[in-house]
Amino acid sequence: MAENNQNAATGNTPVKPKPAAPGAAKPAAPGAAKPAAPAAAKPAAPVAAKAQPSTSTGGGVYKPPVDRPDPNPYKDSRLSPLGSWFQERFYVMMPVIDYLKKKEVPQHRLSFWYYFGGLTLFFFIIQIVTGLLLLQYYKPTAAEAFASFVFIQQEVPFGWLIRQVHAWSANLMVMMAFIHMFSTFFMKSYRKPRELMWVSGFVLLVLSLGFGFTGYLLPWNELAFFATQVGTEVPKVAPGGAFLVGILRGGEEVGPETLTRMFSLHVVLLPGLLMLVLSAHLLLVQVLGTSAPIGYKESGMIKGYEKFFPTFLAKDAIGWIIGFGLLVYLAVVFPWEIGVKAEALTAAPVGIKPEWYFWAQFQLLKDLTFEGGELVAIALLTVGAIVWILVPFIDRQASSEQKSPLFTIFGLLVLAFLLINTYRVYAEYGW
Ligand code: HEM
Ligand code: HEM
Repeated sequence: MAENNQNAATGNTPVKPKPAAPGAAKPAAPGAAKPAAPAAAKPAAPVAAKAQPSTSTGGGVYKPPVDRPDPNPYKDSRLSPLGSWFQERFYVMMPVIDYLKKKEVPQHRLSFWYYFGGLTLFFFIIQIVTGLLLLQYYKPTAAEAFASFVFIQQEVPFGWLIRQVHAWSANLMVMMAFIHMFSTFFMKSYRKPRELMWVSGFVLLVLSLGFGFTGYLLPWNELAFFATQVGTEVPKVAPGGAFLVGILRGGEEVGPETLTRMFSLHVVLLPGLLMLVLSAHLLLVQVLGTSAPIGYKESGMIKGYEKFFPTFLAKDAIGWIIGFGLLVYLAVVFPWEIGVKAEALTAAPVGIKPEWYFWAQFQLLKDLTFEGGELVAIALLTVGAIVWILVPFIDRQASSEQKSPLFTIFGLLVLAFLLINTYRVYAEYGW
């Protein structure tokens, strides 16, 4: 090492030749190898000398180039002592930080809708924190789950609050994800080059619904038990569906094995997957920046730009504080019920329905009562989801910055289907 530093200081002097390796020592005088070309010797010498140690040392021993420049180009930037301590070690991150400092967000009359991605993220963070706290007391077995759940609600200091916040934040997270999805849809934010933001976002929504579905069973109360029984029955009519249901249930019926499966999905697989996809989603947000609706730039509807760090983020934080206030208010004023412990042999209570975010699909299944109707409903929902996820690739007009009213109408129809069917379930069953 000292040898290399010394060489670096002296410029192009090659590594000290080892007397024991005459074969290696000889080419150490490459200038001498070309005595007949004095004109070329001057510029050629350093190159030859640089390359020599790394390629021609004997015995296969690698010697790095001797005059490497100091790789930290930020050494002299003016920072606090702590800042420069980190900077010296993580200098490779500096271009990224410089890039992020330049990131800007356009301001226009629809800017409000760009806060919903951040709000969804906020409620997900709340879910991680409260979920980890619940895990300290929750016991994922059919014998103990309900008792541990009651214990959290009644005995653990502030356990009730953590549980209520987890249950409410789950609902708010899904609600925000839906608002975020439809707002990005109507502003055509999915258009080129943001196609993968849309696709990764849709995967995030599906994973969030998966969280809701698996979490619902964890308290192991009667309502959740029978709702899971009904919910996991549905895919059976589709080809290969019975196999999938077997994996989800861990057997023929919903039972103790189902709880184990739902638990591991809820606290291991889904968080891992969601964080992976979320990293890609947020990376794209940073790399591609924030879009503006079609035609806004050209018609001068952009009022100006603001820095993402810290201005937009600070405004995001205001949204988070309001969201947190709402969350605590709901958790305290409208607590979710505990219910009664699930017993497999009791008769299913009347009015079993899934969580509200599955109501639209539930209603469609109920509507198609003819022979094979369930299969038709599943096929319709699957085709609908595939078209929805492929919208950025189908909507060519938006990608060439032209308005695409047909897709706006399509989005309105999807929204109407979700809202009307959700309302119909509400009207029939209540909350
Ligand atoms: C890493 C993140 C998470 C962990 C460690 C976690 C952990 C838990 C645990 C231990 C329970 C059982 C205790 C209880 O029932 O109150 C639970 C319940 C639940 N979780 Fe999560 N969770 C996480 C994220 C999420 C997310 C992202 C959602 C939804 C979007 C969600 C939705 C639910 C629901 C709906 C329940 C049932 C709530 C109830 O009725 O009390 N969880 N979670
Ligand atoms: C867990 C769920 C999700 C999280 C945490 C999340 C987070 C974010 C964040 C923080 C942004 C930047 C700020 C903003 O524009 O709101 C963003 C942008 C975006 N998201 Fe999501 N998102 C989620 C789900 C979705 C879904 C379901 C979709 C659509 C199917 C989607 C599509 C997009 C698009 C297209 C953008 C770019 C917006 C633009 O620049 O115009 N995201 N997301």
